[in-house]
Amino acid sequence: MGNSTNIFWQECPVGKIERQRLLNQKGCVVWITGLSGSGKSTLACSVNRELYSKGKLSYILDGDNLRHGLNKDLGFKAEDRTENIRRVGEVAKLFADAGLICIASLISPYRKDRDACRAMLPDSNFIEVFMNMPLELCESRDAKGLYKLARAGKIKGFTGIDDPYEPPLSCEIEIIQKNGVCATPCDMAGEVMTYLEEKGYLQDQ
Ligand SMILES: Nc1ncnc2c1ncn2[C@@H]1O[C@H](COP(=O)(O)OS(=O)(=O)O)[C@@H](OP(=O)(O)O)[C@H]1O
Ligand SMILES: Nc1ncnc2c1ncn2[C@@H]1O[C@H](COP(=O)(O)OP(=O)(O)O)[C@@H](O)[C@H]1O
Repeated sequence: MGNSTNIFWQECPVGKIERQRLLNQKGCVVWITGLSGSGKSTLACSVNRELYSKGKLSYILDGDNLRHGLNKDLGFKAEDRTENIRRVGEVAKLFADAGLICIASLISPYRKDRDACRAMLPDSNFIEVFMNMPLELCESRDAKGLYKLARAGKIKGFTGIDDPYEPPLSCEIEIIQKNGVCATPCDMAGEVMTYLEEKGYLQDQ
């Protein structure tokens, strides 16, 4: 329960249906989860670009970026990560209600937090994408040098090293390596685009 009392929901004359018609698309949340270095941001940017080229409006909520502003008061303790995901879930819900395809890209390591975001979205408009990449691959990429610091004990509580990551039990899309090879960003984005097309998110409403 929240702390506000005596509050009332304000209805507006122009709703989600009208906004979706204006944009010729269906608002939803594409939630990309996975280890640091698994390719979340790369996939988010690739899908964003593909959608743009098809005249569809999307917006990326990237964990790293949001921690510079909205979530700059949060760290990486379990309760901070939970609050981080809750806030981003609420923002993503607003973007989806605005009619946009909102792409959230966060480690979001705890299943219950991701499931809570899913529960916020009506009509199963929550598309969970699991970047199922081996820790060894993520660590070998180490684009920001954080795994090296975590292995040296200079960062405590780093996901995958000394903090947990709980993979989804069931998700809409799972990106995996095939024969030990990772798909190109373009091919990964293609998997998401196909899903969005097949489920009618890119059709005129
Ligand atoms: N302790 C620890 N554990 C994991 N990640 C860490 C940590 N400290 C800093 N970073 C950097 O923060 C980025 C993850 O932020 P998120 O908001 O996505 O994390 S979370 O969803 O709240 O777990 C993550 O970015 P990505 O590499 O893009 O995933 C890291 O660059
Ligand atoms: N499909 C891919 N193939 C090759 N390299 C990739 C792929 N996806 C991501 N990368 C590279 O891996 C590194 C981490 O990717 P990034 O998208 O930043 O991951 P995350 O957002 O999960 O931390 C980057 O250097 C990126 O260029």
